Order: sequence, then structure tokens, then C-alpha cells
Amino acid sequence: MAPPTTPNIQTFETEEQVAVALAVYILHLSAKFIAANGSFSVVLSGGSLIDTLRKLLEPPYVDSIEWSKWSIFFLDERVVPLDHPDSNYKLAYDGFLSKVPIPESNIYPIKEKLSPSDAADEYEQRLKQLVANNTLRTSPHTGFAKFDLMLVGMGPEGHVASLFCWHFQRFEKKRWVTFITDSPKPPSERITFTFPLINSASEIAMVVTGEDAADAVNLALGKHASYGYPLPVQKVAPEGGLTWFLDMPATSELRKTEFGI
Ligand SMILES: O=C(O)[C@H](O)[C@@H](O)[C@H](O)[C@H](O)COP(=O)(O)O
Repeated sequence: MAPPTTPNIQTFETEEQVAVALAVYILHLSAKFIAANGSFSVVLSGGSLIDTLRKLLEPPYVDSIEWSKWSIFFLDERVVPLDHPDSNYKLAYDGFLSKVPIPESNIYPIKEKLSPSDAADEYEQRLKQLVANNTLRTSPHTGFAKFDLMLVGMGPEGHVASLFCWHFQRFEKKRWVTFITDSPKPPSERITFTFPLINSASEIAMVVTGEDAADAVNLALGKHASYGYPLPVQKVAPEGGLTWFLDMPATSELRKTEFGI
């Protein structure tokens, strides 16, 4: 296991500025990985992240990216049909994927009409096949697939992907993809990448905006971060780079603790 890198914490006045900075960061990584490997594998979360990607759909970013080299995966997914309003694929398709020329064959939604357990098995097997045929690279440290970029959101109580406090999935060590049938955030049935897979990534962006996230941001990044039982977000410790993108409301509690205001 490679030692995790120190996070790069970037804070911005507004969510709009986070969206711009995220577009610049993604543009840079896309060019870097395509130059090095001829491809760029990106893992998307659900939630507000998809809207925060909106700057990528505008010039100069949209015209500067080699979209045909991108492949898209889902960090977690609700076990519902792909056209269901709760589907992360539908959210990503409507808000982002339908607006950029990523080949359909490079987009990897979950398979429909399976139980949560079977959907997780099927997605894991598909990832393993993509490693076997060299579409995805592997971490030499962990043997898990090594995605180029994971875009990760955080819930107000510190969950990431569908890995929640007080739910055993967060301790999974062997599986690449697992499932949950009692998710505290609806809908209850989901599949999710596990921490060993998440932490094998080359780059992770934690994209966290809004005041709802302020307590968990303070717990994760504040001076008492190492005290007590860690939140799921505190287990995000990739062998590659970790960059936090935060707006002012998300750092409001952190600023009180850090500066005693
Ligand atoms: O499918 C999901 O529910 C998500 O992948 C989930 O992990 C999300 O990223 C966080 O809950 C943050 O969501 P918000 O950005 O909307 O707060």
C-alpha cells in the first residue's frame, strides 16, 4: 500500500468559482492522462456534483477536451431503471453526458433489472474485464483498478459514494463494488465502489459546497480531525492526489474552529 498524499485544499468564495476551478483542474488532468496513456477514465458521483461540472460544457473547456478519449464510470448508483428519476446515470446523462461527444460505448452504467447484490457483482466483473483487456490500468500497490480521476461528493453527515457511517460496507477490504439495501439516503438499494477501489485512484477531487456540509467538513479537515470515530469521508486517502474544492459556506464551521470566531 502506497502512503496517502497530503490533501490539497482549495477554498473559493462561491460555488460558481468552484465550478470554474473544477473545470480548469479537469481540463488539465484530461490532457495529462491522454498524453500519457491515450485515454482518460473518469468516475462520477451523483448529487450536486453533476451541476458543478456545468462549466465543462462551455467554451473554452468544451472545445479543448478530447472527449472521444474519455470513459465514464459511476462511483455509486441507485438500483433503479436507468430512466428513473433517482438514477445517477440519468442525472449525469441529462446534465452532462448528453451534452458532450463521449462515445456511448465508453459510458458504463449499471446493468438494469438485477438485484443489488447481482448488480454489484456484475459491475465488479465488468471492471475486472476492462482491466484484463487493458482498458483500465491497475494499481501496482493494491491490485485494484486505478481510475484516472474520481469526482466525489459528500453528504452532510460525511458519507461518500454509498458508504455511510454505521454501515459495514465502509469496512470492505476485498470487493471492488458492493451493495447496500438499507441506505439512510433514499433510495435504499444501491451499489457502490469500496474504499480500496476508491483509494487506488490516481486523482480524487472532493467537491463539497453549501452550508449543509459545514459540520462534516470541519470534522474532516479541522484541528480535531484525528479525534473520535472517523467519518466515511475521512477514509478517502488515495495513493495518488487528493484535492478538495470547497466554497465559503462549506467552510463556515471550519473557519470558526480554526480562527476562534
Ligand atoms: O448517489 C448518491 O447519493 C451520491 O453519489 C452521494 O454519495 C452524493 O455524492 C452525496 O450524497 C453528496 O450529494 P450532494 O452533493 O447532493 O450533497
